[in-house]
Amino acid sequence: MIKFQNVNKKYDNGYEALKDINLTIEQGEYVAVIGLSGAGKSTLIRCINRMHDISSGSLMVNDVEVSTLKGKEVRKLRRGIGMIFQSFNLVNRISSLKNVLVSFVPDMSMWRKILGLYTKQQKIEALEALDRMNILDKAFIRVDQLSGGQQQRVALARTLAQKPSIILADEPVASLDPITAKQVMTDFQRINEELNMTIIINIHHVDLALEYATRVVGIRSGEIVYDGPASEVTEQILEHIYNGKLEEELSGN
Ligand SMILES: Nc1ncnc2c1ncn2[C@@H]1O[C@H](COP(=O)(O)OP(=O)(O)OP(=O)(O)O)[C@@H](O)[C@H]1O
Repeated sequence: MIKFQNVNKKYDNGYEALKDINLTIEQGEYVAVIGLSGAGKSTLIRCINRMHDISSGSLMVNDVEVSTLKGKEVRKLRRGIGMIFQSFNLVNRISSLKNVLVSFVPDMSMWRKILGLYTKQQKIEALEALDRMNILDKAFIRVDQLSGGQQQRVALARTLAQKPSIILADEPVASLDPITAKQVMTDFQRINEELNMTIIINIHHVDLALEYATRVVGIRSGEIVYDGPASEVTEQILEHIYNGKLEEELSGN
């Protein structure tokens, strides 16, 4: 469970990016965070794995207070939370399989790390993760030879191999064409349903958010202005979240 209680986030320059956030997300939810550019979506999800520190309030992840964690504890928190980025963050000149194997590096001894010695079990788990993402046939292909959608699947496989309970995705489909974007949203849906993994996606495509996520959190100027089922989001609610600028958002301006 993820629980924000009265969370505020002020950046060093004094900008208040999150204001009094109260939000509880249960294990296994598929949540889309929507709102205008600059509303605070990225800041919200990046506080969950401590990529950003909160300024006040309480943020619990699986019964652990995230804001007080130090060094090693932060690394442990991050092991349990997968992160997916718009740019995939893969190592381009190595194979899909090697990219997935990278997820095991933090748990390996120094000499195994240096020699790149993965165990048989790790190789099996990496191949299984690629198989789960329906991309096993690309295991030995360099990722720079894959399409954007295939690369995002490899990124998802790498995250799955880490066996997280939560996946945070920051604009995961922003650089994909509409059909591939839908496929990737379906992949998230499958992972969510099959593995009961919590998925939290920060997304600009309102239509995809409403079609695939079960819950929508609408942010406007750092405040939650809607939190409810995706099926209950009306045009009026969207206009409120987007501060009357929904048309611009949909036309990509
Ligand atoms: N490091 C920083 N220092 C100061 N202000 C920041 C910093 N990072 C973000 N901000 C500001 O905080 C606000 C929220 O940013 P955030 O990236 O969370 O928005 P967002 O809703 O994800 O936007 P986008 O959809 O464009 O990515 C913005 O006004 C942004 O300019």
